[in-house]
Amino acid sequence: MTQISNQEIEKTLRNSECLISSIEVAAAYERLAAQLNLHYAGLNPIVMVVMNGGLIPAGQLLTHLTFYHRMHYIHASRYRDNEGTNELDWKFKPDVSIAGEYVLLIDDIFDEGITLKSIVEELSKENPLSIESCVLLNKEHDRKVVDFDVDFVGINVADRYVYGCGMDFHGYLRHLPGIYAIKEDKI
Ligand SMILES: O=P(O)(O)OC[C@H]1O[C@H](OP(=O)(O)OP(=O)(O)O)[C@H](O)[C@@H]1O
Ligand SMILES: Nc1nc2[nH]cnc2c(=O)[nH]1
Repeated sequence: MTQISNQEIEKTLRNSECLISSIEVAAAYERLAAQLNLHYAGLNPIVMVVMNGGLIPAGQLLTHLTFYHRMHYIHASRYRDNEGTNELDWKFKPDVSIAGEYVLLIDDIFDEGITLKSIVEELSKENPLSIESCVLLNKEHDRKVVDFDVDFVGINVADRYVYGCGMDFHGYLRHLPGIYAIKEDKI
């Protein structure tokens, strides 16, 4: 992960526009938590955070959950080469048994859906009772994977490269409490 100078990051921030405010994001976490609380009441699931991006949405959502759950994480990233590879780079697979368990994955964004689809396919081999997924953002476009959809979505976002709320800009800016993108005239 290459370091970028503070000046460069500040320039990025000056060239950024806010697409979704921190207030809208906070409202989305509350709506999502209300849906999850209804859906998982009494089911005692395992909540799996998809690192890195899922860290902040999970941290925000978990404090609103009213059902009892255990928390764990997986770390998988998409290979992003120029050859259009759709494989996942598994950095950490869960070391707990999920057989016979309800599993809820939490991630930041459902973009093309390759990450969540691959994770669900892989974890399904272990025969969980159910495996569902929840994201803060769904990116609106027609390049989604087929035969798979995310179960719980906070907010739809435009088809742009976004950062904040767990999502990075060259490894930085995951901590921003709203959702940002580079202004169209600065790209
Ligand atoms: O729906 P997709 O098109 O598969 O993209 C979504 C995935 O991309 C990002 O992860 P990334 O691999 O960049 O790693 P990160 O979580 O460490 O940022 C994000 O956190 C999602 O997991
Ligand atoms: N930071 C970031 N990561 C992504 N992964 C897939 N789509 C995106 C995006 O728009 N922003």
